[in-house]
Amino acid sequence: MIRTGKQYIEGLRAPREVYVGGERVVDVTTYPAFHEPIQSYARLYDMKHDSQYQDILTYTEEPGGERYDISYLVPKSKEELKAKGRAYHTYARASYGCLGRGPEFMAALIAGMWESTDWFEQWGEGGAQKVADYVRYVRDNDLFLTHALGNPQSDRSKPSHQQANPYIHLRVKEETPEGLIIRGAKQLATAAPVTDEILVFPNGRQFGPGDDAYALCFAVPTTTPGVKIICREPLVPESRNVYDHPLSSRFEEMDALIVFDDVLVPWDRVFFYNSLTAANNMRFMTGVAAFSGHLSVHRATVRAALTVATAMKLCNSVKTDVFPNVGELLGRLAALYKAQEALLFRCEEEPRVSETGTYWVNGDALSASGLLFPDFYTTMLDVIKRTGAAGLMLTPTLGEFTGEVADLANTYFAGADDMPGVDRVQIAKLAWDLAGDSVGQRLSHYERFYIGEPMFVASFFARSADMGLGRELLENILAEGRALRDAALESRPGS
Ligand SMILES: Cc1cc2nc3c(=O)[nH]c(=O)nc-3n(C[C@H](O)[C@H](O)[C@H](O)COP(=O)(O)OP(=O)(O)OC[C@H]3O[C@@H](n4cnc5c(N)ncnc54)[C@H](O)[C@@H]3O)c2cc1C
Repeated sequence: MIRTGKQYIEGLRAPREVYVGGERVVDVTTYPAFHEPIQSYARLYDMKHDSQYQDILTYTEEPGGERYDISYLVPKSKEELKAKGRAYHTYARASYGCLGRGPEFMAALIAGMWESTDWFEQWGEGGAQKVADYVRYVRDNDLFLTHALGNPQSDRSKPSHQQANPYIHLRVKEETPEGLIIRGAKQLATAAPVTDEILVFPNGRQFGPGDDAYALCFAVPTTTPGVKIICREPLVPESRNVYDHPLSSRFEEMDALIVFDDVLVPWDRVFFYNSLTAANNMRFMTGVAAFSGHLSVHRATVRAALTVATAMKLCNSVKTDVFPNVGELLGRLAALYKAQEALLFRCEEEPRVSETGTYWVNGDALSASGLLFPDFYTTMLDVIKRTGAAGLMLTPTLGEFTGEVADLANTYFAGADDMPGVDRVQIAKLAWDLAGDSVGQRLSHYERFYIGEPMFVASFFARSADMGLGRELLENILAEGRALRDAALESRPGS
């Protein structure tokens, strides 16, 4: 089934424990900080019913059968992999690449669990079936998931079981015939207040001896008794409009810490527990990272396209782009965008085919994008700030261009080639929403951290990247030197 935006919003009315600013939110659908993001997510659901997009965003298992979001598909051909890519691109365009965690993100991620159901069987009989049943349930009901993988920062120098409070990191408290009772917290769950389900699994940090009770993977409905969602302070004041804040008015995704206060997780929702090996390997041995990463490369590429074009238009609006130093900066941004685009292309054009016939995006290109894009993006935002200069600050509101001083504002905020002030300021406002506004800053922070701690991801890549050509060349050079050395040794007098 595919839900409509209205059905998604109706589902959110089920009572849940969400806190913002110290107060419990009675109805997330009407709460100001959530209202616009919910509409943005709802539009993504509606797109699946729109004839313009339906065949791109959905698939059926047999001709004329039930439609499902294509993010759930485990691709068995290059065409299917690229079809998923087309859907991710379409979703990303709908939010200008600014929603990192629309419903399709976790749909893509748990398709990676579906691909790897056999892996779960190792940690308990029936594990594979439980995962398959869960993914099918989520897909068939077109649910919106969040995930909470990390432990609260508390004291990073100590393992979970040595924290001052042994229940600050989420752990098993008790086993009962019905399931596990769990207590503690997990972070950071983007979009949590407005989702249907929460999936928890370890983020690949290495748990050590003594941490067994903390090593678990499960899912519960967001409305489960004892689940408390504590949100950060909202970044966007109420009632922004799309002229003054074209992105932040619509696309602020909330982040939250989730406290599990003696929550019962039924056995059919426990995918593994008490297993350090499972916890330390799930991220690397299943499809979760690669399948969700495929979507993220599309999103990053779409936002990069917008960001670089915005930098160019900003400079062109006051003709600073005629200066060679500015031109060089813009040219370098274009090169970064094209590099990102090339990584995306390689992800899909050179996939890896597994023994089970699944088509995985090219792992090297995916990791390279995940590691490089945060720096690409930081550079893009920096160029906007350096070239926009005062123009990014002097941005009156739409009111100035429609009220008493409209003529003055259009005259004195004008750009080059008689561009009216209202048009020039609009460009500067978009640039500021990307590069300076707190929602833009959050997005940049998101790029740096969404794939997990970059240090661990990079050091894993150092071991996994295909360095075949380099190694071959290296061995050749070393062999050349060794041959010279051997010849020299042989020609030594007396040898
Ligand atoms: C905007 C945003 C959205 C996010 N959304 C989600 C989400 O939806 N779901 C989710 O699960 N997560 C989410 N995350 C969390 C993200 O996965 C983490 O931020 C990331 O994994 C880094 O972990 P951390 O923030 O706990 O940093 P920490 O682990 O606390 O690291 C902080 C610093 O300490 C260093 N450090 C920490 N431990 C060690 C160590 N053992 N050895 C050496 N150095 C160390 C790190 O290198 C880093 O510089 C989000 C994060 C952001 C910023």
